[in-house]
Amino acid sequence: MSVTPVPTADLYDEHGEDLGICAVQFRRLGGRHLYAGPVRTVRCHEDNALLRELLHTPGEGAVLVVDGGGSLRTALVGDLIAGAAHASGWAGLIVNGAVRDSVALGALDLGVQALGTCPRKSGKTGEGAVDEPVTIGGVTFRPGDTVYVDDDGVAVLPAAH
Ligand SMILES: O=C([O-])CC(=O)C(=O)O
Repeated sequence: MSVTPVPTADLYDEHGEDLGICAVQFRRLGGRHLYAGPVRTVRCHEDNALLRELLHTPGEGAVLVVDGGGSLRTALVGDLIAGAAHASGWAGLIVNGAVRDSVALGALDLGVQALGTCPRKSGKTGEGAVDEPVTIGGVTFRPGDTVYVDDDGVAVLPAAH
């Protein structure tokens, strides 16, 4: 399902408090300033095997919300994984954690929001969970919701809306 991106401020003016606003001040590290898509999720801690596998499957315009527990100790995404996400048709990645290869990420036509950067790579054991609800910055992201991202923030429109 492809979703037309809308600026988050316009979306708030339309939906008001039906719109979830993520309180985290993410950094924009990808080349896309405005993107939107259905929510998919991964929860993992300093380990990126699950999200690497998922981002090699067709994204169909989805946005992957990665709950890395806020760790800045390892990078969950680098240029190879981000390149695979772009090639597989994902609209973007929201990472509650760190990424690396930030210059390359900035040159990709892919949304990437993250807390920050770290040169250290992540573990590869595959621990974690896919497509379970994750709560970040006071907002719960559920598969089937729609997420809108721009330089003002990250906003979620619940599926039930
Ligand atoms: O392989 C990793 O752990 C992450 C990375 O550097 C990449 O995606 O290029």
